[in-house]
Amino acid sequence: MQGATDLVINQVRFDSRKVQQGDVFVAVKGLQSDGHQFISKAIESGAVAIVLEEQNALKTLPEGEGFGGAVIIKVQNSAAALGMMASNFYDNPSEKLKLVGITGTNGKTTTVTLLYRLFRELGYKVGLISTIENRIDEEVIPTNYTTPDALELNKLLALMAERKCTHVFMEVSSHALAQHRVAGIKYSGAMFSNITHDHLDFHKTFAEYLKAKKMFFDNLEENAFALVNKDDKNGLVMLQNCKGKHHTFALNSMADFKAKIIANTFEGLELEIDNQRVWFKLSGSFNAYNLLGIYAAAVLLGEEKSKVLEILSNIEPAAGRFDKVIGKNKVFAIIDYAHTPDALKNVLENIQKTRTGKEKVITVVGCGGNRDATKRPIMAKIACELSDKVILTSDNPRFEEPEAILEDMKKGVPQDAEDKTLVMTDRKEALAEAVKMAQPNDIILVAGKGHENYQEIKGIKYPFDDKKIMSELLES
Ligand SMILES: CC(=O)N[C@H]1[C@@H](OP(=O)(O)OP(=O)(O)OC[C@H]2O[C@@H](n3ccc(=O)[nH]c3=O)[C@H](O)[C@@H]2O)O[C@H](CO)[C@@H](O)[C@@H]1O[C@H](C)C(=O)N[C@@H](C)C(=O)N[C@H](CCC(=O)O)C(=O)O
Ligand SMILES: Nc1ncnc2c1ncn2[C@@H]1O[C@H](COP(=O)(O)OP(=O)(O)OP(=O)(O)O)[C@@H](O)[C@H]1O
Ligand SMILES: N[C@H](CCC[C@H](N)C(=O)O)C(=O)O
Ligand SMILES: [Mg+2]
Repeated sequence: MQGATDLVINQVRFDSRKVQQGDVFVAVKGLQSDGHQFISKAIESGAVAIVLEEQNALKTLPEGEGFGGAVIIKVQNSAAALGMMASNFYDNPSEKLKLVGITGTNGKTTTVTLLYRLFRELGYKVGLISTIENRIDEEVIPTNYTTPDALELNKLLALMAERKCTHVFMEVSSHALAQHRVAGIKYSGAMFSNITHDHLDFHKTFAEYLKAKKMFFDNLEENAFALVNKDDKNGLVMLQNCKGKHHTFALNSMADFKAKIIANTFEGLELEIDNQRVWFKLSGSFNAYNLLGIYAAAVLLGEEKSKVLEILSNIEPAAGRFDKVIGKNKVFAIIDYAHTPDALKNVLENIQKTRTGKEKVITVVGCGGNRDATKRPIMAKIACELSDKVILTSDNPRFEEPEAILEDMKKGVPQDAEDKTLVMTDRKEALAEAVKMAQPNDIILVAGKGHENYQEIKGIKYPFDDKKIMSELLES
């Protein structure tokens, strides 16, 4: 440390380009660059304090002026310090709310969206932080992230508290955990849905990915609930050394909250929960887990069981999750955000289970660029194994060449599936081709982009909406 800490600061910043007179700049190491390189830039722009983890970075600063008079604070981990500073700067908003977070590879958006809708129906003012959008009760705030950065997150929570929200449901991504975006946040409850293959580009190994998810539970306080899916083999791992109150849910093993699938159709699920049989508007056994987790969280938050089930049974799925479009000629399209091997397998198995048997299943799927490349051949293989026809196409190519992504996917196409597989780079053309192929009653699964209303190519988001395009194609 160098200089006095009883200093009035204007804003906390971790991007030198945003620093203004009187701000504190936190130098965070990133993947593309290192915030420590921008300390002199931050001081030039008026930073009065610098938080850093690499003292050596100061050596590159111009001598003589005592770092422009800025106070220097060395910490062990700048990203974690940023999280705690952001919480303090906004007066610890998470402590003023009942904040429940969920982590897991799949099911987070579904869970928080339904919890948000359920608690609004129960009469509360509710906040939502999700991949699709953030909400302060009915006000929609667009987002580019599943979990916002520490400053955005605390700013949003502070607004929610100010507007008298009582409950907030948020997704906690593994990126956010690894980058300490949620350091300093106090939760009333933490949930774990599942962990399967994804994001190995970022975490490198499955063990590291698991460790990131576990951080959420390791940092939980005693009075918070820790609710995990016990049927996932890593569910109980989350609870190891977790100080929170342990609770489990499961379909196939002993657990505190249990459900049984009575029926699973295209339209929805009938479940038996706590001796009550209830129909829900979500289809697929994976959604039985989401619904049970939602029910358990609501009960742990003190809500009445039968009221919760009654309301939950009328709630619609989140946008782009098993979202159905039925065409004039009775062709069914299902728009689904399945962008991992497990999600794609689950959705296709659900289609296989609930179909009558005569119709064809046509799958249109792509994989995102600048994301885990190892999932590409696996997803192509799953699509081929569980569909009658497959069209491999682009998702969000980002900064990669779409053809290179498709080459990776093609490696997973089994030899005996080559004849039924087409490769079409242009996603719109791929969708049109699927519609052209389909006969009445056939099912087209459009996987990967769900609710997204853009296609991201070389840094630009072009308008693109799977559901809108399919609706138009099926009507024409
Ligand atoms: C992989 C990832 O998470 N990257 C995030 C990360 O970027 P980065 O590590 O590359 O940062 P960097 O560009 O190297 O910069 C390092 C530091 O220097 C600072 N800097 C940089 C340049 C400069 O001139 N001055 C300056 O101070 C930056 O502000 C930053 O603090 O930090 C950036 C700033 O916070 C984020 O915008 C960026 O998100 C990128 C855009 C992203 O796409 N993230 C995705 C993968 C993501 O987070 N997804 C998860 C959901 C995933 C899932 O579960 O499905 C999410 O929660 O949304
Ligand atoms: N509990 C579940 N288990 C496995 N697959 C699921 C589950 N819930 C949903 N899915 C599948 O995963 C897809 C994504 O679901 P959802 O958006 O709820 O997950 P998410 O965890 O929020 O994903 P992201 O990490 O991208 O934010 C769905 O479209 C569906 O195909
Ligand atoms: N939150 C996920 C979303 C993936 C969605 C898919 N459409 C893609 O672009 O890969 C991610 O950032 O990896
Ligand atoms: Mg999500």
